Amino acid sequence: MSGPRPVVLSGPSGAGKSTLLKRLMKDYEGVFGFSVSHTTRNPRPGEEDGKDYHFVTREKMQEGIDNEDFIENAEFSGNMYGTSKSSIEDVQAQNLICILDVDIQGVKNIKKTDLNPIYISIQPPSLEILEKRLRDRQTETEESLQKRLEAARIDMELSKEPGVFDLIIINDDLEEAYELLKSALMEEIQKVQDANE
Ligand SMILES: Nc1ncnc2c1ncn2[C@@H]1O[C@H](COP(=O)(O)OP(=O)(O)OP(=O)(O)O)[C@@H](O)[C@H]1O
Ligand SMILES: Nc1nc2c(ncn2[C@@H]2O[C@H](COP(=O)(O)O)[C@@H](O)[C@H]2O)c(=O)[nH]1
Repeated sequence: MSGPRPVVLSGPSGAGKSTLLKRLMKDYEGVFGFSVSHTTRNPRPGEEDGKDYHFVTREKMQEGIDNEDFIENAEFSGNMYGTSKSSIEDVQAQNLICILDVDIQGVKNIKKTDLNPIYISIQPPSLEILEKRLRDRQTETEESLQKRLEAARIDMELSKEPGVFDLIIINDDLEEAYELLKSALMEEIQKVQDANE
């Protein structure tokens, strides 16, 4: 039997991907597994190595890329990010729905692989609201914030191209966005729950 389809969650930094994802994983314990990416950025307060990301140096990351350890990698806001093959395999080996949180470059590159995920984009209601959310989050320097807003403009344009995403959710009201995300994934959630009965 083939396992559940993976899910790619994308969308501008600050749109609310992690917020929605954390809630989903809490509400459906034992159903989802997060594909832990590698990054060269510094950890934020509260982030754990191996749980939120594998925090690595540029040298280490480049070594992994050269060894073909990654299914995709990208430069985002001055740092390297990538999804290792093993991060996906670890989740799929447990028959869980593998969730990947990647930027739009990651989406384009994953489309060239045979992963066959469900592609969902989480979008902010506007660039102005996105900026406010990012500022309020207090995780970025002014320079990094400006880079993320520039990347967001590109993301918001590219995401509109037909066929890139299976679903685009505008995260205005969090409850509504969460309900939409949950319903989009219910068929896969059910598969995992049925297999565990
Ligand atoms: N619907 C919402 N209304 C108001 N604030 C929200 C909403 N959704 C998320 N937020 C807040 O916006 C901020 C950014 O959300 P979050 O960190 O989940 O974004 P993200 O897409 O995961 O960003 P990144 O890609 O940088 O990790 C957080 O402080 C979060 O609490
Ligand atoms: N292409 C990839 N993009 C990734 C990966 N892991 C995270 N991301 C994206 O980077 C930005 C910034 O994330 P942050 O944690 O520094 O705020 C965001 O859009 C993520 O979706 C990855 O492995 N590959």
